[in-house]
Amino acid sequence: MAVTAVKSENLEHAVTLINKAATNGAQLIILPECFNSPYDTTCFPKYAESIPGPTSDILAQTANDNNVYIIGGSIPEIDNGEVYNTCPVFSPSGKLLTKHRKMHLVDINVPGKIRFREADSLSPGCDFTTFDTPYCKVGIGVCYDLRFPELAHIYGEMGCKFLVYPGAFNMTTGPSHMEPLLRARAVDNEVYVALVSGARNETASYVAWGHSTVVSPWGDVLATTEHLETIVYCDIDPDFVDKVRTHLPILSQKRTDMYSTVVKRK
Ligand SMILES: NC(=O)CCC(=O)C(=O)O
Repeated sequence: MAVTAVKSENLEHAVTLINKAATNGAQLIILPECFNSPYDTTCFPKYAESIPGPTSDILAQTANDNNVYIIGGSIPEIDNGEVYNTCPVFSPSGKLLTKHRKMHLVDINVPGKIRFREADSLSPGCDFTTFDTPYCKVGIGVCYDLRFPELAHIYGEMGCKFLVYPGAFNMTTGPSHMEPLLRARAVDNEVYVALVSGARNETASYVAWGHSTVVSPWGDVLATTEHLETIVYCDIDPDFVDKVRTHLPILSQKRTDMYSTVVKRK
């Protein structure tokens, strides 16, 4: 999705795209990171709103109108004076099922290329976020969360078969890192993984890599795109997760007598 600086335009456009995807048969629809605001630390406090709030009300109504799950990308959320990068999730009846506040905030400095520090205006979330569908359990991260294998591993342990990351990789890291990270999380945990990015806008302060992609539990790229706006469609088969786990039972072969990934705070 191409995102502009005008929140109302972004919301209207998101609804149009969701309606189109639903008409074409999508049952679970994912928006990109920061779909109602530019991805810019100076914009986050200005665009921030509560959840529930105006943007989430529109997504709830759109989920209900189309009878689809919506993973609402992310929006700057304000709560108690703190601003979060938050992904709200809606059921087909328009209920706000859960929300994920980005747990790992971007703090990168590649000299001469990119310096970006979300903590300049955001606070990190401190919750694991999953929800159940009739198809499978789904785990949510937001973009930079993808870099941390522990989160994906914990979601796998919690029973998720599909991990979803609304995202916005950049022109420096995206070309080299995004697809390998998606494939690694998928193969490590034998789950489907999707990252949904905003379209590239060369005039934005942060230029997104784009390339929204879905990877299978076997590590294959099932669906992807370039950097312009489009809807990427993909069939997810939760039974295939079980098949891969039967053929390669690595999850039960971990040497948990020697190491483990421990949840310290829920
Ligand atoms: N929006 C983000 O979290 C950016 C992540 C990113 O570009 C990376 O390299 O990681």
